[in-house]
Amino acid sequence: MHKHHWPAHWKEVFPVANGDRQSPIDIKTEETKYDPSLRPLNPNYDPASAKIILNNGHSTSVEFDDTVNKSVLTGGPLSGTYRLRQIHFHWGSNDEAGSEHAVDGMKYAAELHVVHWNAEKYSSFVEAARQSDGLAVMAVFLKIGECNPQLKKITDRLDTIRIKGKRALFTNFDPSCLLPKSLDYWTYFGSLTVPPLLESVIWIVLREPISVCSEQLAKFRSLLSTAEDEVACCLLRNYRPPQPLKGREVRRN
Ligand SMILES: CCc1cc2c(cc1OS(N)(=O)=O)CC[C@@H]1[C@@H]2CC[C@]2(C)[C@@H](O)CC[C@@H]12
Ligand SMILES: [Zn+2]
Repeated sequence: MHKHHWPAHWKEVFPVANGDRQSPIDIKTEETKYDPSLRPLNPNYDPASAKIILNNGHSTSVEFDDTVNKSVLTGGPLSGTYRLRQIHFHWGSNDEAGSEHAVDGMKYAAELHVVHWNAEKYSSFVEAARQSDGLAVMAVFLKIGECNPQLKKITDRLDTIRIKGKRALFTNFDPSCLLPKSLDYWTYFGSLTVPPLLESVIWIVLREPISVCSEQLAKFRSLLSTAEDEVACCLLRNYRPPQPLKGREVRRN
């Protein structure tokens, strides 16, 4: 990881890193507030929306066709329809840490982000990313345990996109298969956890984790953060540490 990539240095380059709605956070479950107005989450995805899997040097993502309202998230804390754009993962150099959000100080081995944008109010993902209610990211914790057969569909393809910038066709995939049985959640207003750290994300953190085994996580760590012409460097960790809550409320359904 180059020096300027380290989270500690981001504050110099991106002043918003010191903002009052930064992510991730450590969720102190005793301080979360039950909100009866929160509705059930209603993810509705069409597997035909899946397009490609890619390595962008910071993570691996599956990108979806977001030109129409085919795969959307409604309900929960959201007003309106948020369109699925991509999913990606965060992990650490060992199984003890890797998630971005923490629960009562405890970190999981990894974290899945399911990214949606407010297509009702804004005309593009990039525009929505600059608006306070532009993005909605569902975070799912990955807990070390049984190998996850659904995740296998992704980890089996990682060896074809090892190098930064590589992409491959990835179709007929419904990300609902990566969601836990219960869609109970915590929600709070936050930001991107990667530069430019824009404060445009309504976070929806699922309370129940899904399982992942060490062998599957090892495949994420074997991805390279470097391109073809660079000295190979493994993408061993890509999580930002928890940020100050600054008086924000974390609600639960
Ligand atoms: C929410 C998922 C998401 C979106 C984006 C990033 C990172 C993201 O994951 S995360 N972990 O939720 O923060 C980093 C690059 C950002 C992008 C949002 C759109 C941009 C800001 C572009 O306009 C230029 C750089 C892009
Ligand atoms: Zn993320």
